Amino acid sequence: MSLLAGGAAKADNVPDSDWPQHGRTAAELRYSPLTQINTSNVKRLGLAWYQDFDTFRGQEGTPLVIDGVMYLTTNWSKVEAVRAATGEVLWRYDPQVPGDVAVRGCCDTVNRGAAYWNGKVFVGTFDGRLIALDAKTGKLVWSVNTIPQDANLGKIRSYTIDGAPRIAKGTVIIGNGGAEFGVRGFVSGFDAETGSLKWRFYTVPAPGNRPDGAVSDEPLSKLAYHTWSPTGAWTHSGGGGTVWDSIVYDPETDLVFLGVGNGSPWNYQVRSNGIGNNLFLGSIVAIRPETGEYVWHFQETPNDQWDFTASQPMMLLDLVINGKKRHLLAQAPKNGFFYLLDARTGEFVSAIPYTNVNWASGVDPKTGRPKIVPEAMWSLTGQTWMGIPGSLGGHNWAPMAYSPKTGYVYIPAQELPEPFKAEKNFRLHSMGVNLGIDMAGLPDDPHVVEAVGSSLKGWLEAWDPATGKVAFTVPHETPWNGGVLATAGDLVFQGLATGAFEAYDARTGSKLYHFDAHSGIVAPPISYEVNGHQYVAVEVGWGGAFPLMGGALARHRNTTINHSRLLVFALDGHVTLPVETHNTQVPFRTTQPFDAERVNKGYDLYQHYCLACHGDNAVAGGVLPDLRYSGALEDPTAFYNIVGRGALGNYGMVSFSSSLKESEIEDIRNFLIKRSQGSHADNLPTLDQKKTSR
Ligand SMILES: O=C(O)c1cc(C(=O)O)c2c(n1)C(=O)C(=O)c1cc(C(=O)O)[nH]c1-2
Ligand SMILES: [Ca+2]
Repeated sequence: MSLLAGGAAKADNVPDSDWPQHGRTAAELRYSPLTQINTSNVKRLGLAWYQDFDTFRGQEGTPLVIDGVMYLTTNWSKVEAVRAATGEVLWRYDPQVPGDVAVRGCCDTVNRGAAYWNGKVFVGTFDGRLIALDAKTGKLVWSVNTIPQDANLGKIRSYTIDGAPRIAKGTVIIGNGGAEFGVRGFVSGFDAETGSLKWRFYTVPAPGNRPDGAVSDEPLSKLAYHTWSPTGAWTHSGGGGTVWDSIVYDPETDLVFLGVGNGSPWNYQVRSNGIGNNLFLGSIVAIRPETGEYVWHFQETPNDQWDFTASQPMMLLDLVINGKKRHLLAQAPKNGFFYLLDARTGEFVSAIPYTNVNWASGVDPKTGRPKIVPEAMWSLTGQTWMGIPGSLGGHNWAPMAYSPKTGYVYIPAQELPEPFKAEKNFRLHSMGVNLGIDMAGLPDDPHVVEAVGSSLKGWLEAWDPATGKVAFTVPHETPWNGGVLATAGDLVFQGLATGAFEAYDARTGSKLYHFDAHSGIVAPPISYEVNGHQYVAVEVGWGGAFPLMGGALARHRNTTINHSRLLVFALDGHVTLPVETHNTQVPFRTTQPFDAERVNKGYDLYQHYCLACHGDNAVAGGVLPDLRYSGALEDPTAFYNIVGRGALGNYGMVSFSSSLKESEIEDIRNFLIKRSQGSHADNLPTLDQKKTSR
């Protein structure tokens, strides 16, 4: 047993060999105390075993390892248990998520992992269930629908779950996603043994300040309701505030911290008539694990209109600040500031930019409230605002790690500036994204794509939280890289968007190991030990928000093909991956005629309804099919059967007939034919269709 820095770890008693919780210990430091693999021998690292997954979509899971057994989750919320030393499969569980729910999510049907407690494995499914499986057999113990049918959840209810549940004192805690579409965020606590609901905490008020009969009624009424305009579009859309990823339980303070997301729609003028802080959007909220009772909150981003979620991973750190020992909650949210809060009270300690930030000139040193520059309030000014960070954040969900040996937090940081401009005559749609933002994308001009693509950055940042300074950075070729693992071998591991899996010296950042994993990596590695051997494991599979929406930018300097796999490394491992053939979707170019008059209308409709999955301006980012090469472009009926009648619903491509007229679908086909016949990015590899089950 090791007692880690990070107060909560002291109560954990986690064996050094295991990775039993999402961030290994309750403090979520993502630090392994194992030292067998270290700076002097990491060059001997090699593949011990690997497993091919059955879907070739984004893989974001953190595997758990308990007593030599690994529990992992993959896309479509599938779960399996394998022997961690050999990869022998013990059981598999497919929750049979209906394909047609894929359209409810912004960022692919990913899953970030399971929770383990008392012989059970808990997983949230993309269609909103929370399931408990017997860890030995993989048999279903209980299953609940976490989305209450009768609750006041807005009119759109585009709920999904892709985050990992957390366990606190026998309570399983889970939130949901959907704020890009239209939901009202909430978090629920279920009894781990029975699945019965213990409490529910809504993160934003109900219209008219109506009580829900939930534990959040009082704080919402007293603290939150008056921070919203009573007549904004939130009263229809649900307001947002989803807790779609980070939830941390701190045994030392007996508090659960919720990372609350962005507003729905994004446009603050539309959402709340440009009025109020809109609590608890962009906030960390502390509640009691057994009752859900409110204890404190801290709002990082008031007036949200940038998708600046506080949903990014949090960790607990014990640091000496100004000569005083403090028990702190640390977070590097999308908005670009690294926050330290007193974990017990929520008192603001510091917020220092860990990346370039132009939306705020700093924060009030007493309250931590950002000093938002007037031009950044794009939904009020009516002008375009080039925001840094953009909506993908200076850091997104890919977890950071902390080494108590170096004292650094290792942040998978990035810079993706984004133009924000209000959509004219915005109205809420029942399907597709509801942002209230102009969806015009990049022109099909190679010079523009090159210029913008080159301006996007990704790097690993060693951040000293005690001083608020960058110790060193490791520059990467592109943004949207994987989560981070730190080890007592003084190593930091990270998978990259470009398909590399690397290890760096935790003190200097110098690269000590490189492995060609063939496909982009976004998931975080873990480390564990079985029979005296230390292993490092990581899920491979390019995916998430940027590859789905990013279009040509997501393929800029990154043309890997998605071979989704689990890779497990050990010293002197000598297994090799199959030879990468670069076989890919053939850029089939239709010779069908198109009507130039329909193309512009088709472009606008595409950008609104199709971009979120198939990529800006009909260039796929390497996960879902590139529609320029779709055989269905050959024939209006074939195309309509898919888009209007839902022929591919089981694969996630549902019918859009409730939102798009037949003639509009034909406009989109005309636009795609034009794109098929001439776009500079033709030659980019895309989906390997042969391998995709769904
Ligand atoms: O507002 C939401 O409800 C919500 C949900 C999710 C999600 O569930 O994955 C993401 C986001 N927002 C988001 O803003 C974001 O950048 C994001 C990236 C990813 C991903 O898996 O790559 N999910 C999400
Ligand atoms: Ca969001």
